[in-house]
Amino acid sequence: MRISRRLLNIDSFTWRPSTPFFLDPAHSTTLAEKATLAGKPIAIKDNILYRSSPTTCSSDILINDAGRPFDSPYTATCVRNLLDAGAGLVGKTSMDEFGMGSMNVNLPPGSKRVVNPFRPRRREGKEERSAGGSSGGSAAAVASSQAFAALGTDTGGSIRLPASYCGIVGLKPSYSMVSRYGVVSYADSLDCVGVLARNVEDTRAVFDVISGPDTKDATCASASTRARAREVEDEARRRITGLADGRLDGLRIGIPIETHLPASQTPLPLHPLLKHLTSLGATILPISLPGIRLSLPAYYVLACAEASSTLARFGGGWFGRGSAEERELTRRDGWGGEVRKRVVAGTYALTADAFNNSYLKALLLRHRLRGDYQAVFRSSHPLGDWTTPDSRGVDIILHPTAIQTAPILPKEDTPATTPEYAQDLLTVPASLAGLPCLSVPYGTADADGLPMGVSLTGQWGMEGLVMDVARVGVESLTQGE
Ligand SMILES: NC(=O)C[C@H](N)C(=O)O
Repeated sequence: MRISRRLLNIDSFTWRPSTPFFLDPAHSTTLAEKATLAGKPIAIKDNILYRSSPTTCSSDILINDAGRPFDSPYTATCVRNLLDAGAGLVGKTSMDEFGMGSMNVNLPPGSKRVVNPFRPRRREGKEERSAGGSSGGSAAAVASSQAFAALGTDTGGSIRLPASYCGIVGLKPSYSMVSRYGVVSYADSLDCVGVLARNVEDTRAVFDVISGPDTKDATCASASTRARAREVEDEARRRITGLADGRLDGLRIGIPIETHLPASQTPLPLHPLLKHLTSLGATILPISLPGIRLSLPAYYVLACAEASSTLARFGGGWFGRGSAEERELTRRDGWGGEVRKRVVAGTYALTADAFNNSYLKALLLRHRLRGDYQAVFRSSHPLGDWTTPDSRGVDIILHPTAIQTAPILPKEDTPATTPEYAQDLLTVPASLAGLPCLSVPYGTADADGLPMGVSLTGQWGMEGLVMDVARVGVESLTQGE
């Protein structure tokens, strides 16, 4: 079941230094002890700041009248950590404008679109495929070996969807695991910085470097919270014997019935993977997370409402074209159609007329969904007492990352249609619940030979366990170990 790569040469960068940028060891106090990524070329999404490089978030609103992009005034903590660990910065990658999109097509007019490096196998399916969004440039750069790994951001699937479409690994960490200092906000209660890489071990190496407390980000988990999460995770590990020897005895994996599609309706059935996991000693159980059914509309109400607030800072006073008098023009011409649509929808959701029926309801749905997850986990939430952990509960929740393989790139200037939003159907639930979720390739769909990913979700703070299970249980099948 090895995933073969038929790769195109693609351009997925918005900015590249003339040579990869490495931190001068003389200026780094930590390099000597932490140089775990020495010499590794890493790309970052164009909504993450690196001092003196341009940051555009793929938006004309960050380009001034003279055509100059916004100059990053400082370096994000996650990038600083990468440089301190010896990594080299190879450039900034294309994205949907401000992270809004699932196909990396919401770009300023005239921009080059990112193409999925995978070529469909069928003759009639030769149209170019989307790399997914919004971190499509990061995924394409990694899949085409232009970077060892890349940083992306994931609000409702922006790392996992491109990872699934491009046949690589994508990790959305637990909310607040990685500092967002120096990362441009889209929806503050959902945004997470995460990693795209070619395998689980590379993903882990980068995640270990970027995650950690940061006093510059008030939402970033403290050292004591992380220590509590480690304790809960260690307890879970003790129940799963044989992990180090490639076994999963004692592991309980839940398959949500709400995500289950009959084999005839899915491009790549889960069945062979479930058989493999069982052969390694894992127990597979059906579970129910009823809140998944309404999580897509809840996500879009909450994300748009938050975006209407976070994007207010781009109103034209500080950035963008023209003087203060021209703010209206700035908003009209600086933002693309998808961003404008979401700001208007989000502003409406927060008005007195709509608040109770949209924003508040969406919050309630989110709360219920969180409760659904907590009711099925075997380990307790390190941050709260949602429910008493149930010994009959599960350690990992598994389902396909996406409902399809990479879609055909739509023609330029075609507005997003419902199917584009529907691509996030299986990625938004873990975002709303703030849980770690890893997409790993689990094969190619036979008809077109394009990759598909499977998602593993764990209890808050258990990225390590999620990655262990993915390595032992999924990569052992796809990489033929
Ligand atoms: N930012 C994301 O996670 C992508 C999601 N499709 C959105 O447009 O909100």
